[in-house]
Amino acid sequence: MANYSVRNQVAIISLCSPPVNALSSDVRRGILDSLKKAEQDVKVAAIVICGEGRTFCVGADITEFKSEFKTFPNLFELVDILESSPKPIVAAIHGHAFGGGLEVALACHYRVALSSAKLALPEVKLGILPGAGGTQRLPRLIGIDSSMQWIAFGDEYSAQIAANIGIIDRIFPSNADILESAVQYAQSIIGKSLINRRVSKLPVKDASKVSHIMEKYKQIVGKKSRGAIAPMVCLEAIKHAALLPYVEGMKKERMGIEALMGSDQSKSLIYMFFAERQVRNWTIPGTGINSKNTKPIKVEKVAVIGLGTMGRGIVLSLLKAGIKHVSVMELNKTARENGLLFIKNILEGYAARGTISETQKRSMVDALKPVSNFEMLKDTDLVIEAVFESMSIKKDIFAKLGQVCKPSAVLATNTSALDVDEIAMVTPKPKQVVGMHFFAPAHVMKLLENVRGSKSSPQVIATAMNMGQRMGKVTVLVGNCHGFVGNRMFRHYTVETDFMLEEGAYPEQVDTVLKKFGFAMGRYQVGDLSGNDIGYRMRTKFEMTNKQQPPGAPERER
Ligand SMILES: CC(C)(COP(=O)(O)OP(=O)(O)OC[C@H]1O[C@@H](n2cnc3c(N)ncnc32)[C@H](O)[C@@H]1OP(=O)(O)O)[C@@H](O)C(=O)NCCC(=O)NCCSC(=O)/C=C/CCCCCCCCCCCCC(=O)O
Repeated sequence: MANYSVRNQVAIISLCSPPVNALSSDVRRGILDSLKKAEQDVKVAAIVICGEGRTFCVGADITEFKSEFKTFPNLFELVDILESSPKPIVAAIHGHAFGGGLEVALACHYRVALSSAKLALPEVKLGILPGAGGTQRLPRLIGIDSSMQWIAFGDEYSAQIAANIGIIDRIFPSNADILESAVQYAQSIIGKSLINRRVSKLPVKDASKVSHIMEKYKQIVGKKSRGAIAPMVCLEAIKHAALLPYVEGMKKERMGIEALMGSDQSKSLIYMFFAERQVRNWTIPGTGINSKNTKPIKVEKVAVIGLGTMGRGIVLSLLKAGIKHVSVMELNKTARENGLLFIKNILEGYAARGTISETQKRSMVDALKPVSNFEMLKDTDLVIEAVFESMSIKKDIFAKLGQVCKPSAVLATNTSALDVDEIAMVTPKPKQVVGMHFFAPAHVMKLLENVRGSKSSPQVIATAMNMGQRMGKVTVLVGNCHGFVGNRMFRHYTVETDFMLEEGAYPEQVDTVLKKFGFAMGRYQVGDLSGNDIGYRMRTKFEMTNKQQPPGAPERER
């Protein structure tokens, strides 16, 4: 599905496959048919490829990976056909040019973009490689070093960064009309030679340094992407761009993608991609209430109670989400000072690395509002309690919140296992109470488990879900039960690792094996970070300590 029109000697091929213009077999066919029309029309002197709707193109249609992605024209066939067109083609990028979308753009002779556009080759995050010439064309445009950085990690970059390194030829302001701007640009290049514009024909500038660069990235990938196969295969494919002619390099790229596609790692990552999107569509079982028919409450002012490990991370997540008023309440002076210092240091680090600008950093620091008593929370829209994991302390806090907060305020507890209903019952409006269970470190971990109490209102649930998305979290709605879902799953994992200790392994040995396998942290490191006392208190509550459980009881069975 691609629409075709002609404007002042310029043919316009616009991808039309909402919501993200993924390159399904129909879209690929549409591009090819339109290209033929443009080539045959003597009145057409240049071609623009653009995307209709919110984005240029996010790449191959992942839902077709099982079958149709092989039908003619395959994506790797299409890019070569585009590049060899005798008429100049301009890719007009707004929104995203990701994966196969960027590979299509690389096959065009010119690339222009709105300054707000984002570019990436994120295939590695799906356990594959950019198999439509990305590993061969990108190095010819930006060199081996930058290509390894882009392809082996799959991160997104702004159009400005892409322009600085030579991917984008012209940037337009974010409020410009991308199509109009691209058509004018296309008119300006009519008649110019295409000799240096076919990227597959260009030499790789830093080819002679390939062994050295390869070694550098092998080390980084070995550390950052432990256990993942695709990043290493990506590096190999890019290496071939330096060592082989384009056609031979493409054969190697093809071998790489054939090896990766359908691998267990790729299947799991693709499953995860869709699962992460599916959880946004929450429902309350048996009620007909769901994410589509429930509106969240407007949240501008948020408060976090407690500045320990969890509270600090939650505050940072809120600041990163752009919340302009984050009250922080920590009655212990040392904990308050340490917590605020930690938050400011992390923000400094983000600014030093360029993750946020100095201006953003300043406005985040300004958004932090230390408060010293509950009265000061009376006009807060959402309060997230993140104190010590003790039912009596939490009840005490929620009773106070229930007295001072406005009736519409959402009151959330970050408990990792306690009964959300029991906490809610101490407030005059239990329907305003919900669980928001973050995972440590909360500013890094993407998972947020929102816990639906038996009384939580649909708007309160929608607000917690919406806030999770604003923070960029994979936000999952779960029911209220001991340990919810995350810790119930984690328990089986910890039981097995604890058996290993009983059998004589040291904690660091267990952690080393887990990290080698690919876990970001070992199980015992996680315990140290979250606090081993939490697990101990839970085991005590369930009478699993001090031999109260006789051998053979389910809790002690292997
Ligand atoms: C950041 C995004 C782009 C946008 O994010 P956001 O705005 O939040 O929107 P989302 O909610 O994420 O998305 C909206 C809906 O769109 C769906 N979606 C998104 N991307 C895709 C996609 N690529 N395909 C299909 N559907 C997509 C998403 O699910 C949402 O749907 P819903 O509303 O939930 O229903 C973000 O979307 C994003 O990051 N997207 C993914 C970008 C990406 O990963 N792109 C790369 C894709 S892979 C690729 O491009 C590969 C190219 C090379 C292919 C080479 C083919 C030749 C190989 C031949 C070898 C033969 C081997 C044979 C082996 C064998 O025989 O088995």
